[in-house]
This record gives sequence, C-alpha cells and structure tokens, in this order.
Amino acid sequence: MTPPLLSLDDLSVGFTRYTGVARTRTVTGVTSLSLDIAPGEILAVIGASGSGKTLLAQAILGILPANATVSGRITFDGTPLDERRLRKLRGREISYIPQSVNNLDPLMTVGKQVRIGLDPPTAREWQRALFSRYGLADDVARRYPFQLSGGMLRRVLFATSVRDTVRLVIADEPTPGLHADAVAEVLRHLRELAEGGASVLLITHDIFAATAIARRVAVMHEGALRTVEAASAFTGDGDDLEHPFARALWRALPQNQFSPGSEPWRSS
Ligand SMILES: Nc1ncnc2c1ncn2[C@@H]1O[C@H](COP(=O)(O)OP(=O)(O)OP(=O)(O)O)[C@@H](O)[C@H]1O
Ligand code: NI
Repeated sequence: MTPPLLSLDDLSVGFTRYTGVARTRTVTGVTSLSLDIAPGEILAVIGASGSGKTLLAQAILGILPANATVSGRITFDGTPLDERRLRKLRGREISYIPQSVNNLDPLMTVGKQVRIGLDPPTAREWQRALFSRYGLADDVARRYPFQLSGGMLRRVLFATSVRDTVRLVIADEPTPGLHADAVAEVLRHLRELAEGGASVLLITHDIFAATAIARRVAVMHEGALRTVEAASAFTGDGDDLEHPFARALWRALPQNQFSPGSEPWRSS
C-alpha cells in the first residue's frame, strides 16, 4: 500500500470560553479524529452545519481561530506538519479553497490577487494560464471582485488557490448556492486536480456532490468522525453503508425513504 499523503491522528480542537471571573470551560470543536488521505485520492467530508468540518480544514492548514487549542498529530508526506513547515507548504504544496468568496480582497483586482505568491518574473504569464484553465477571459484580470458573477468568483478562487506544485487541495464548501452546471464545473476542476496527482479534501453539505467525485466519504457529527464510507455505498436504500449513522443520514434525505424521526443529526 502507498503511504498516505496526509495523516491525522487523534486530532482535537477545543475552545476555552470564559464563563466568569477566572472561570473557564472548554468547548469541543473536533474530538479525537483520525483519518488518512492517499496521494491522488478525493476524500469528501460531510456533516451538518457546526459539525466541525471547517475547523478540521483550519487545523490542517494551521489557521485556526486564535482562541482555539489543538492537540494530536498531523503528518504530511511522512513528516510532522509543524508551523514552520506549514509556512513553506501553504499556497505551494497545500492549497485552500475557502468557504466564502468573501475571502477575496474587494479592493484588489482579481488578476493581482491571482498573481500573489507567483514568481514575479513569470507571474503575469502564469496568471494568464490559470485564467485560461478556469475559463476566465484575459480582461477579467483588471476587474474587482464586485464586478464579477458568483460563478466567476468561484473560478478566481480556484485560480488564486491552485498552483502546479500542489499536492493537497482542501476545498471548503465550494458549491453552495451554485446552479447544477456550476456545481458540475467545480467538481470537474477538483477531479482534474486529483487526476494531476493531488489529493483533494472536499468539505461539503452535499452528499451528491461528494459521491459524484469522491472515493470515500467521511461523515462528521458534533465534532466527531462517525464513519468513513465508500462513496459507492450511498445508493438505493443505503444497505451497503457500514455505519447506522450514515444509513440514517442517507435515508433521511427527502428523495430517499424519508421517515419522520429518522433524522440522525437530531441527537437525543
Ligand atoms: N472561533 C470560535 N470560537 C468558539 N467556537 C467556535 C469557533 N469557531 C467554530 N466554533 C465552533 O466549533 C463548531 C464547529 O464549527 P465549524 O465551523 O467547523 O463547523 P462546520 O461543520 O464547518 O459548519 P458549516 O457547515 O456551517 O460551515 C461549531 O459548533 C462552532 O460553534
Ligand atoms: Ni464550515
């Protein structure tokens, strides 16, 4: 077996909340999560809002909120991923496609934003190549984010995030609010990255987007990884799904066999 590209071992993220003078309480965001991603694998992470998906991404990228505490081990390409190494890899070997297009700078032209981090002598050339790869016309480079459509902004986010040196792409909810064609386009771009050899961690609410391109689907609930299922098991009645939680999640979808009371995220 090929060794994993990324390995999470007993990863926890917590928050300290001040509940009074000199009194604190720790709130858990992610609990003892262990997970591997193989080189070139597309792994989807699904789970309800607040289940810890974005925290998981931020923990890998070393960009957790300042009030978060993290424990556990993260290994990238066989070596621990510490802060010093992350600074070198982020934006080069590890890319982040953030949850919101609001992460773009509203006061900078999108061309300039795409050129950030590119080698100055060839930055313009690379930016043009990235624009053409993501179907953006050359003159779009001179525009500001507010002058672009939602679909174009998504493509700009890809162009700012993805470098040809990339080995791990973390995409946080890249498809919400997009119509079917645009979703298909985003998924195609992610698949292309994987075909180029990169591992892709796709965070999404959308089981159908997840199973369309991922080989495995990790299911999170209240900060814990409940199960990792084969994407192909999310079909029919869900009988092939290994974990009852995944089965319940699948069957609770209105288009499957929805039955009141089967909502697994409503924990008692
Ligand atoms: N800065 C913070 N301080 C305190 N708690 C936080 C902070 N950021 C996140 N949390 C908590 O951690 C939990 C997980 O948040 P996270 O953003 O990872 O959820 P998510 O699965 O990405 O949700 P969504 O699908 O809505 O994006 C939430 O309950 C949230 O309240
Ligand atoms: Ni999130």
